[in-house]
Amino acid sequence: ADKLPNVMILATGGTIAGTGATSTTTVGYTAAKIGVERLIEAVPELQKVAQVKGEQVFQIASENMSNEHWLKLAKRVNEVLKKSDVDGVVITHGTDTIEETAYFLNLVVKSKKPVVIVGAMRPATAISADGPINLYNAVALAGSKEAVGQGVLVSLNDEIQGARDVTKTNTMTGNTFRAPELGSLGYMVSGQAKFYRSSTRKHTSETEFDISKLETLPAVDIAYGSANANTLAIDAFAAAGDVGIVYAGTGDGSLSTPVRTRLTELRQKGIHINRSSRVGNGPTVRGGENDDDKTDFTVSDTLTPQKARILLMLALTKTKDSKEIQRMFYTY
Ligand SMILES: NC(=O)C[C@H](N)C(=O)O
Repeated sequence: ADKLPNVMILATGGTIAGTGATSTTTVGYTAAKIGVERLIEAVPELQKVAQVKGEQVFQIASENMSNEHWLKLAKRVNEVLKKSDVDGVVITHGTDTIEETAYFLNLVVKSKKPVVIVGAMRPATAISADGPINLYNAVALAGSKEAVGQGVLVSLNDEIQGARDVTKTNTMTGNTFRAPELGSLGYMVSGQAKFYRSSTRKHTSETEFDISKLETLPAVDIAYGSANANTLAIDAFAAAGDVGIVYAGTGDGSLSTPVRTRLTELRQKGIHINRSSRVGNGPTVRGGENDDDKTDFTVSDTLTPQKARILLMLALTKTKDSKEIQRMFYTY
């Protein structure tokens, strides 16, 4: 038989490591309680698909994920993947920000080796907990030849999703992770990875971003559009020293007149403005709902606001030129 692949599990917390009061507690539990060794022990079947090792990088609910956590995690992933005796990495993670960590790593990991992020919608103590099967699939995927060069992947619920396009679409159910309209990449079938498509956007070893020497990321926040939209949030961000603002506009990133006027002034003061959309599907089109050439804004293309924030932060580590930043939004 072929030698089993070596897969390193980096644990960060989340519901997959969560515990509830009773076996029927599926919401209202406590995330980030169980350590990586116990997660591995709970799934003896892992030994059949890989030689696994575990490391606890931190232990948090993913709503507490910060830019500093990302930098620490990304540096560790890059170190681990440099080792010749590691074939792939699995990251256990809370599901609330799993898509953001996945996209961040997709832009800054410098390796073609598989990186699979996995979580669970039910705590480890629940009947029909999804963590064990999700972990099994993730380890099998991270050890597979099929996952090499596919960028960072997210796997739950027997599915393989690409980091760029995946998003949480339901607050509670197990089939929450979707790449609406653009589609998932494939399925895990009895521990076998079946890919049907791959992301066409550049990722991992093909990106221009390098976080190896960074201790912080540029300050970028998201303001959310709605009827009656005012400038309170964007004024506060500007006053706090943000260097970029992502605006989750209505529709195709449309902006109320007061918001557009203030964002245009802030751009003239040097703050980078990225126009995204609260809709969650479809591109925010340059020149569509705003004269972006005139206001010197960038658009997020099909990135959701939470992913546009990540790309804008990384872009601002390289350049202050909006044309360059716009190119990056069409590249990654
Ligand atoms: N299902 C989960 O993992 C949710 C949890 N709040 C987290 O993101 O850590």
